[in-house]
Amino acid sequence: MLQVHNVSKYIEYGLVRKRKKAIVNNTSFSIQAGETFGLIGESGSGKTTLSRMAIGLLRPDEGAVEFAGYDLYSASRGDSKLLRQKMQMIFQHPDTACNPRKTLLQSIMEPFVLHPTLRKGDDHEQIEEVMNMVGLQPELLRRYPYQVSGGQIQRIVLARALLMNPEFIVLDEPTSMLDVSVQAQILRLLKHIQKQRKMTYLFISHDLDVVNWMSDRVAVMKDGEIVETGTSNKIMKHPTHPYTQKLVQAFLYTDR
Ligand SMILES: Nc1ncnc2c1ncn2[C@@H]1O[C@H](COP(=O)(O)OP(=O)(O)OP(=O)(O)O)[C@@H](O)[C@H]1O
Repeated sequence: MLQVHNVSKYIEYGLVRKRKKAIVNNTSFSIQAGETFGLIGESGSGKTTLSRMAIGLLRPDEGAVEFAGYDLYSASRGDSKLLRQKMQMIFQHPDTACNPRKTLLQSIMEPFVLHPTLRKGDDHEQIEEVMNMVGLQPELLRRYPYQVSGGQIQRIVLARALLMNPEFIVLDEPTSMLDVSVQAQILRLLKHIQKQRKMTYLFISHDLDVVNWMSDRVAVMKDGEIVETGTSNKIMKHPTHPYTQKLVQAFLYTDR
């Protein structure tokens, strides 16, 4: 479904003498339809940059990305619009996900403004359906973001993404700002919805436990490169790269 071919992204640094550094370096991976592909690595290893390139939000300096047979960065305007609808991204900060000056109903209606073709009959029926799917009462949408919890906002953000009928969602640390019990509920919900809607996920986290539970396959990132890819089981039980071995050791010996 998704093929990322040898992508790199560079930044310039240095105040006087400008130098160039790769924050993602010649990296490739592919994701099959219906699977959850986990991406793990320490803070700053390039996970978000790589995923933004994978979803068409950030043009790579080198390399290419193919989604459902389309080259993301050379697709026509019409195709790009359709692809943007099929690929959604959910971020880690629930508190900035919705405009604080708008009611949650106004926020959730945004996809209909951006993509009028999504309107299929009654807007409210479609909204009610996705709210039921994420386990929230539609009445909650009358409130403003500060009047609901972080877990509820994250469910609303998911409902808003579902309105677009996506085939592929990048989940960038979607539960890292939530407390542990809410985190478990959201992760279970994500799995349930994936089954119902037959979706594909790219799941980013620095929590090995969470990535392992969510993912079919996992890629380990270090310093802008994927150093190892394998099934969750293989990564946990037989890691081959020294960095993955360190990560798994640290995880096994942490009191939880
Ligand atoms: N626009 C930018 N300009 C300069 N540096 C950047 C930019 N975007 C990212 N970086 C740097 O590139 C590196 C990779 O960032 P990225 O956010 O992709 O890492 P990450 O693995 O997702 O980190 P985290 O887990 O903390 O979110 C970091 O050192 C970051 O500071």
